[in-house]
Amino acid sequence: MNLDKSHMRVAHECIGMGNNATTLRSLYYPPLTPESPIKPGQIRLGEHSDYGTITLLFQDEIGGLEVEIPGHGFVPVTPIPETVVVNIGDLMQRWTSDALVATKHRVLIPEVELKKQLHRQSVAFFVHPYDEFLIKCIDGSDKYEPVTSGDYLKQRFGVTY
Ligand SMILES: O=C(O)CCC(=O)C(=O)O
Ligand SMILES: [Fe+2]
Repeated sequence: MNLDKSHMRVAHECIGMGNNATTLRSLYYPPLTPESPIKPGQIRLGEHSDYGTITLLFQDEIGGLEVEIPGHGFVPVTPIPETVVVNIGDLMQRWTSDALVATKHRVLIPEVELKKQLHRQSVAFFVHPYDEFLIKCIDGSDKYEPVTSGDYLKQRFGVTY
């Protein structure tokens, strides 16, 4: 893929300086007791892909995170100490004309009763280009219309909320 590193760097150079949707989210999944009302098929976090370029995901040792491997369904992302999970986001998929595909993921409730009774903690760092940055297909194609990073996010939030 003809990926221009400096283009990527420029897109992300405003992280931490405003006009940028990059966010750090702390996710606390409460413990479940044997009395907790769990509906059939209930999970901790429903299937989705993230909106930005990439997401850095730090998880504890409880487990439950799964990613979809096309053709293989959802597979567990077993926690490995001091290892960060990197997910491709929807904007990156659009930017690369689908050469990189956004990672679908979800979080299940542990099957082991004892593990259910422990809380799960994760931290997600959602990386976005600065709001005015124009996302044009990097292969020069017109597969997707150019859109600024900020407008793309507004469209996505508009559909979700
Ligand atoms: O808690 C996790 O491991 C995943 C969190 C996540 O996918 C998200 O917040 O978008
Ligand atoms: Fe996510």
